[in-house]
Amino acid sequence: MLQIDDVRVRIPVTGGRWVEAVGGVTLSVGSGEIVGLVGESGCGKSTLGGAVMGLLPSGSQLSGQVLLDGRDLRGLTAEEYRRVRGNDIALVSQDPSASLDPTFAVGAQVAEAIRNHRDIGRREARERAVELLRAVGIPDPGARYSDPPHRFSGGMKQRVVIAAALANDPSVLIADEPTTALDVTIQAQILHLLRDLTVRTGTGVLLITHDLGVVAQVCDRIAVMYAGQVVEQGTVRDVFADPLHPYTRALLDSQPAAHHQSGDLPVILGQVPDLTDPPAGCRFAARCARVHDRCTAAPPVVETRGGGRVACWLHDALPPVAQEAS
Ligand SMILES: Nc1ncnc2c1ncn2[C@@H]1O[C@H](COP(=O)(O)OP(=O)(O)OP(=O)(O)O)[C@@H](O)[C@H]1O
Repeated sequence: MLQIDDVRVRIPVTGGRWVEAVGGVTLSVGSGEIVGLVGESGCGKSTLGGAVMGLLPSGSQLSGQVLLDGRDLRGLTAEEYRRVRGNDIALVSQDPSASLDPTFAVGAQVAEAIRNHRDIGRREARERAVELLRAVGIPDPGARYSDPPHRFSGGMKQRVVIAAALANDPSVLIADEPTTALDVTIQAQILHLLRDLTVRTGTGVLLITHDLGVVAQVCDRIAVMYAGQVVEQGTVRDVFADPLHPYTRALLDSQPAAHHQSGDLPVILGQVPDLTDPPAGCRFAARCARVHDRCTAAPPVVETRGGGRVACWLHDALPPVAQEAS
């Protein structure tokens, strides 16, 4: 459904330099599947989401392929992309208030999302919007249809945003930290709603998060990003049970839940490298507890159990999957 193939994104910065925010990522999201994209701040998660949505900073360079239902999105004009967005792919971001127009009734905003892409009358759009608001758990949606966003709590606003995003049955939803701004009990409700809706509609979700607990709760597969590259991907069950990349292991070890008894929370020492001048070889080498001589060369990408992949010299005896960097 969504196939990201060796995607690289370079963003211009001052002094004629470039940030290589995404450095050759290969990843797919299937129908009804939720893929968690995790990694520390600055690893390129949101930029990858922007590459799929056609929303990169101006002047950015994109290479590789972004295929949606077999169609390459890279060559689309701005107008063609506008039609794809909200119809074939949709975005739910962190702050629902920023996604909603504060002056418009919430129901009208969902109805507008439908009418932007479908030639249907106002009444039919209203009926469908009410149905969608009900499906995302807005109580008494007919009566709440005309309320402006400020009459809704943060969690309820995010439900409205999800209703608008799913209005046209998109193939893929990019959910960028969709629950980060919400309090913990509401977070779980929104995640379960996403899980429910995607199973029912077949929409695939790329769920961007820095919270491995969120991934454990709702994702089918996980892709771990470090310094612009996916270093490991596989089913949530396989990767959590036996993380193969030292960075994945360090991320899992640094989660509070792994240490709630001892109260001793290790951190990953050091920082994500400067992506205006990414290091040659393995990008994690400078912080890796298991670094050795070979890590000065780019690690091979090898196949792991259950169709997963890992890019690390520790596993070079496994069969190679491709030449690309992720
Ligand atoms: N508009 C921009 N101009 C310059 N550099 C940018 C821009 N957007 C992103 N970058 C750089 O690209 C790299 C990846 O950033 P990105 O926001 O995609 O990471 P992220 O993993 O989503 O981080 P976070 O979890 O903090 O959102 C970082 O080095 C960032 O500084």
